[in-house]
Amino acid sequence: MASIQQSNTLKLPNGTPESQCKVVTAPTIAKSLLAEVAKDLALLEYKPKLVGILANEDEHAKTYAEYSAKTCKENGFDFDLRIVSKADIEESIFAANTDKSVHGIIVYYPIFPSPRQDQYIQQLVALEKDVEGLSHKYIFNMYQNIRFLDVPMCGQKSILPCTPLAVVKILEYLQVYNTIMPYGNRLFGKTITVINRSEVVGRPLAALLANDGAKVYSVDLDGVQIFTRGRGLKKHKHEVTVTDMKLEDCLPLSDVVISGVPSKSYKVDVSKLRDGAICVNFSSDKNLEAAAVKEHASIYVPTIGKVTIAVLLRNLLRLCHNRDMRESYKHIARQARRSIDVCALHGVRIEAAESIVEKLTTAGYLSASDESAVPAVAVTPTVSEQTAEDKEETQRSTAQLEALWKQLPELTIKEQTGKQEELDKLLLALDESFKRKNGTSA
Ligand SMILES: NC(=O)C1=CN([C@@H]2O[C@H](COP(=O)(O)OP(=O)(O)OC[C@H]3O[C@@H](n4cnc5c(N)ncnc54)[C@H](O)[C@@H]3O)[C@@H](O)[C@H]2O)C=CC1
Ligand SMILES: Nc1nc(=O)c2c([nH]1)NC[C@@H]1CN(c3ccc(C(=O)N[C@@H](CCC(=O)O)C(=O)O)cc3)C=[N+]21
Repeated sequence: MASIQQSNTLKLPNGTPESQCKVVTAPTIAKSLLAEVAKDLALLEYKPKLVGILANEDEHAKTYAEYSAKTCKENGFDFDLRIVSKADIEESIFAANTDKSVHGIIVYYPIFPSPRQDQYIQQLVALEKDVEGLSHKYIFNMYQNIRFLDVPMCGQKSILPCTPLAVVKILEYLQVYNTIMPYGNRLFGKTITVINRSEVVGRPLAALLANDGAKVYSVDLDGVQIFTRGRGLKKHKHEVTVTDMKLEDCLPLSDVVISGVPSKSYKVDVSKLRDGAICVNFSSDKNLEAAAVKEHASIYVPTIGKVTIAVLLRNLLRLCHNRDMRESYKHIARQARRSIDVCALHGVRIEAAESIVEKLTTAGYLSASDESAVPAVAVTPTVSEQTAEDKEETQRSTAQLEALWKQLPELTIKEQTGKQEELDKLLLALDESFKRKNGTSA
């Protein structure tokens, strides 16, 4: 039987093949992400500031630093580059950690010859300012598929590393993520090969994709591992199994092939690709030959750098959002504690406020030993009874307070903030009425 050569081309009338492959470039995808960033930035009441710390002469790091400076400024963010010596790196991080005007910190790597020493430096950046998500807590959350920092409040999102997240955003843009599926399972049914299993990009990327429901072939020099979400309802995080497969076994099975091999001579054997596959290269070297990949792929993304920087800004906004959430929740926590205490003085319990305090304590906004906001007052009334009028007012206020706390959990954080003045007024009225009842004066 004559072999029919299958390729992703149509013959034009003049006989030259026309590729059906669509090349989607990083700037196009970055643009759509930056438009979202601009929308979110407009909602902020301050200008976020990113501090870059450069303590090396690495050309890639320098380029990346210049590039992040440019993108920040073009998109309405403050950027402050601090060039320091290796000996001063720790001090420089501590200074940025405690500086209230700084919202995010990026330290450019590599700094020291030993990766272990760089990892030590990575853990010095404050969790609240770690824009690349390199802190252990963020890495733990990523691998464990924990998406929030403050369960059960779920107001602060965990931070994901920029390059793996950039690949996820690219696949979302290309609609590989199926938005009809529930969030967290939108890659269900997809098979994806990732060539590179470094701790910086390849392994976190494979885990992220598996946590979203994909079957991932993670390929490195030591072989192929399969990352999946695991079966059964309880398996919320990815599972890894070792196989004796080779890259060429994975390619024909894959809907998406993502390559990041840092070598000029390395090329993916595109003849093994499934027709219509989606191909992404994140290596600074071209792991896929453009002309050849277009013969088979439906979509080809040749670089991702611009998307990575857009994600950096997105992460910075997320840090700002998290900071604002912490402030709001802390305020709500203080008000809830005070409401409970003030009402207790009047012999009334507010269960809705108690349940919020419990949740906020679990989420880490309040420690169980936190002092009550209400100053200790003699609980036994010393003087006379309240007047009937006063009693009535007290009852009205406690009832209003109770109603307000019942409502609060259903409101958005903005709406909750809007209720805070009302809360303060009620609390003040009850304070006053208690003082009158006890004959103490302010
Ligand atoms: N555009 C962007 O946003 C970024 C791009 N990169 C680029 O991605 C590439 C990889 O970066 P890293 O993961 O940090 O490098 P790395 O050197 O830490 O890791 C490379 C990994 O690829 C593996 N590898 C080497 N040859 C292979 C082969 N033939 N088949 C399968 N695996 C092989 C290595 O064993 C290693 O695990 C670099 O070119 C880097 O410049 C990295 C970070 C950001
Ligand atoms: N803490 C830290 N995080 C990093 O992410 C980090 C780092 N340190 N140190 C240095 C490396 C290098 N790196 C690059 C990212 C994008 C391009 C990039 O945008 N490349 C262009 C191609 C180059 C060009 O257009 O000239 C692209 O992919 O479109 C390059 C290099 C991030 N790094």
